[in-house]
Amino acid sequence: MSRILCRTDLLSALKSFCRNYGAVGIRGSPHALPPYPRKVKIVEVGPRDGLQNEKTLVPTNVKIELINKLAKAGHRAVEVTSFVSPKWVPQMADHMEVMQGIQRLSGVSYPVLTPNLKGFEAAAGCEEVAIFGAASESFSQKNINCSIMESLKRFEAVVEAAKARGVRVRGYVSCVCGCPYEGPVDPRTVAQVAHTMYEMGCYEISLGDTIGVGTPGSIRHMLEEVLKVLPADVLAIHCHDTYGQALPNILTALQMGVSVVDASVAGLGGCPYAKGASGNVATEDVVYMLNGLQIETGVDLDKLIEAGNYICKVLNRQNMSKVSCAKTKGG
Ligand SMILES: CC(C)(COP(=O)([O-])OP(=O)([O-])OC[C@H]1O[C@@H](n2cnc3c(N)ncnc32)[C@H](O)[C@@H]1OP(=O)([O-])[O-])[C@@H](O)C(=O)NCCC(=O)NCCSC(=O)C[C@@](C)(O)CC(=O)[O-]
Repeated sequence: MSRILCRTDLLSALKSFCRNYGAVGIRGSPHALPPYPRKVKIVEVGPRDGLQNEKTLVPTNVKIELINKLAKAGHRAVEVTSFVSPKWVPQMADHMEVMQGIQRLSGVSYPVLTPNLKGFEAAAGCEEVAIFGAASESFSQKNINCSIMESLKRFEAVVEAAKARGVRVRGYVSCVCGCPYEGPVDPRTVAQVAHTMYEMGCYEISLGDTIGVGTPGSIRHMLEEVLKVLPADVLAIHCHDTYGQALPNILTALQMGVSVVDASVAGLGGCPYAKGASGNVATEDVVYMLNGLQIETGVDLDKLIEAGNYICKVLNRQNMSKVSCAKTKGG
């Protein structure tokens, strides 16, 4: 015979469920309980990772407007552009004009990608740069035209020059779960490359699931290996949403102590040298999830949605953020 649960039974069962699974308290407890961090820094990569793959050239003034809107939405880090070869990535050829045109808000960093010394010299005046390597030989060759070993030598020169000028360097490792040319990637290689870049002098290492093949299982496995050589507080997670796994993958990383998340407004993006890679996780969806966990980001969701709708309208592109679509339709 079925037992009818009274309201008190139900409430206490729910409370015990939440306690066991580290969920937020039922009646608006002030903070998310462990294992989640209380604050997460979002690195907004929309203007660079988001736009680099757009086929038609986005006008410079649109890029500048987007970056300004994103900074005004409360982001503390907005990746602006890359100083790479315009033959390889024509969309980023206006890097200097973009850097010079943006309104710099205090407390916001505006990193740019610099794959080599030539890029670093061209990025003179930037306070933060990012070098980008990979855990897959084939991807390294296709993306930056050299082996992993050669790329690390080039990065060393960039980091040395950056140190001499007091410029902060962030490091990316691509293909942490899989490579478009080689398939699954050994987490030990990810750990090795990440460790080398950190030892070189990068203050943070962003682990990129470039083609979005990761699952909470493979992300956990990969992070377990990386955490053997680096602490969680120097790591960031960078997820693409090809298989719809980005949010659970980010949640897994947060549970493992990572508190920096890369995301792209409106889910724009993809790497031109990673076939099949869809957009990055949408920043709006990450912020909505973190708000639900009562994790602080400092980002205003409404302003962020406005920025995403702005760029999608200009590009005549579908907004890939589910949250933005739901809210815009009055959800
Ligand atoms: C790395 C290079 C430049 C090597 O390219 P290369 O052809 O091997 O370089 P090179 O040194 O032999 O030089 C060849 C030409 O490029 C020029 N050059 C050389 N360096 C630069 C520079 N910095 N800026 C501008 N021009 C440059 C150089 O001056 C020369 O010009 P030319 O004499 O032929 O006229 C090239 O392969 C390249 O630009 N690749 C672009 C890669 C890229 O931007 N990929 C997308 C970003 S990575 C990504 O999206 C993944 C990430 C970060 O988001 C994380 C994730 O999701 O996993």
